[in-house]
Amino acid sequence: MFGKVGASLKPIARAQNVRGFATAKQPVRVAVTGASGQIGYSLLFRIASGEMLGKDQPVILQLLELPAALNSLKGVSMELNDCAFPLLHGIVQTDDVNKAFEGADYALLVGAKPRSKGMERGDLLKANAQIFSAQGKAINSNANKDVKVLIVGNPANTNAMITSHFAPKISPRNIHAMMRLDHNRGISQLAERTGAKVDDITNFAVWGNHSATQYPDVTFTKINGKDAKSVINDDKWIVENFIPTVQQRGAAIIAARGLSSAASAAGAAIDHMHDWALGTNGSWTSFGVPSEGKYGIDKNVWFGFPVTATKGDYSVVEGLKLDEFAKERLAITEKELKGEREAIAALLD
Ligand SMILES: NC(=O)C1=CN([C@@H]2O[C@H](COP(=O)(O)OP(=O)(O)OC[C@H]3O[C@@H](n4cnc5c(N)ncnc54)[C@H](O)[C@@H]3O)[C@@H](O)[C@H]2O)C=CC1
Ligand SMILES: O=C([O-])CC(=O)C(=O)O
Repeated sequence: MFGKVGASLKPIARAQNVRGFATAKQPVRVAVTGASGQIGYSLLFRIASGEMLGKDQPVILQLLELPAALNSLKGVSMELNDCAFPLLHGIVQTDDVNKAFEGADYALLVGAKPRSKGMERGDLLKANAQIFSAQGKAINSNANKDVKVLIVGNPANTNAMITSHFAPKISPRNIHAMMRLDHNRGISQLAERTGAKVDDITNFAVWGNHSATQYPDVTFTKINGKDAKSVINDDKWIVENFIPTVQQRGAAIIAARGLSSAASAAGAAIDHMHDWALGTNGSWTSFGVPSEGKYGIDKNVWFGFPVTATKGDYSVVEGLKLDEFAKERLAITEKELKGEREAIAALLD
């Protein structure tokens, strides 16, 4: 079934917002899977308001859901229309994976089973792997060849690898796993501990897997221009409190809310796509991207690295001198990713 509200998949000749003002930019197509889930409900309104791609960039939302959730998706789409967002030029609602990715310029792959209490994200591997192989194929056949894809559904790094495997026409550099929630969590913890504002904290990074083995790294971090380690002045707190708090934050949210993080995950997805599309002005952020062997990380795992982004592209920060502690931590999280790759190897044939 292919339902649509106010949108055609044909190119739009002239960008015009719902209030009738012509805008300079043509609309871009943003596909979102799992659109009527928890994260979707926090995400779509922010994309439509221009927070993700800029206040001058019209969008057409192409929303994918399972057949059983199409009615709920209809309700979400009604609400989106009721916001009368000037930048929202149309909504496609569908359970057809090919339609969802048709002509997509951006794709946020959120739809997947979330974990519940007592599970690790890796436990979702087999349950969710099929979804990402099917969606990789559909992206390959239908999306723009320079589509930017963000994998949110867990286990995000290995799902990104699967998606890329099934989308050979798309550069692997255009398929990212979301580490930004971990990055934002780390910055927020540091701000709380030191009394600094989040904007005063720079050069923070989260390495590795979006899992409990990730390495939130303050070695290069500055707080108001000073070395974070000397501002914090408590290495024991960093090792015994800060790192585990960031690593375990997802489980702590599940324990408190009974459901996994949703609004903060949506916020992180907005931040990731925003910075990828519009650039970071030289600041660091953390992207889960295909390893090209930098820092000795095995190629063909999707690994969290410190990056800077310039309009539509990114570079892994190079030349950082890793201490022994960091090397050990990177080896642990790399080993986990290699294990996940091994566990789904049969699917990649
Ligand atoms: N990378 C990250 O930092 C984070 C990732 N997550 C992950 O995001 C995913 C979604 O989480 P929630 O929105 O909370 O879950 P949810 O269960 O509320 O929503 C998931 C939605 O996806 C839909 N869906 C399932 N399979 C689909 C398919 N094949 N195609 C299209 N839609 C499909 C479901 O119908 C549902 O509406 C989970 O895998 C969760 O673990 C959650 C938080 C942070
Ligand atoms: O922990 C989970 O399962 C959801 C998630 O990825 C997070 O909150 O970081």
